[in-house]
Amino acid sequence: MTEFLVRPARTADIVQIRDLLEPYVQRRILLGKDLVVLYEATHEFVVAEAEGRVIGCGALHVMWEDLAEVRTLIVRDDWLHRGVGRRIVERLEDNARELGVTRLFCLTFEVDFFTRRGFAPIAEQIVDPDVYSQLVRSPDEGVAEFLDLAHVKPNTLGNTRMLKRL
Ligand SMILES: CC(=O)SCCNC(=O)CCNC(=O)[C@H](O)C(C)(C)COP(=O)(O)OP(=O)(O)OC[C@H]1O[C@@H](n2cnc3c(N)ncnc32)[C@H](O)[C@@H]1OP(=O)(O)O
Repeated sequence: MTEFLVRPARTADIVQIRDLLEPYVQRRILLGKDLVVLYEATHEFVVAEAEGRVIGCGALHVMWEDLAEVRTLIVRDDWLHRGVGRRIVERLEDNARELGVTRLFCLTFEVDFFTRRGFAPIAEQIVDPDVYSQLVRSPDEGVAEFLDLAHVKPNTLGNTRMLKRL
């Protein structure tokens, strides 16, 4: 089987990440992001690479002192079910621990995958009202989804909110 490696993303990977993302944006599975937003988030991404091509990606977005979100996790179709997604999430978890984050959030349709990675569904808000009132000031649409704000509800329909303690 062809080997793959997981490494921090570089700016030269961003167009390939956009190409992985686009079909899932069309199907309303993942949130669309302009290229400039992806470039600005280069340091948040890790990629899986095989034969010089990006075959998977995932990002870690810090939201608060103890809290970050796993986002934009995608594995190319011909590489599914070969452990690539698991390795990307493990790398993002290592990055989170190094940053001092102790809780990881995700919003996903891939509930079984994230359950096997130790995430569990949550119903309630997991930040106290004081932190909530600060997070609400973020212009980031993913943070708005985390807060379950009314203007992003159409994006989150059918998604499950999940959390893992590191
Ligand atoms: C927070 C967010 O970003 S939500 C968005 C999530 N992404 C999407 O919805 C986009 C579409 N989905 C995908 O891209 C993929 O299905 C992902 C990213 C969810 C999962 O990626 P994959 O690389 O297929 O996952 P991975 O292979 O690591 O694990 C899935 C299962 O495949 C099987 N598997 C793992 N390795 C192998 C292998 N070598 N051979 C055969 N099967 C395997 C196992 O059942 C594994 O579960 P396990 O790790 O508990 O054993």
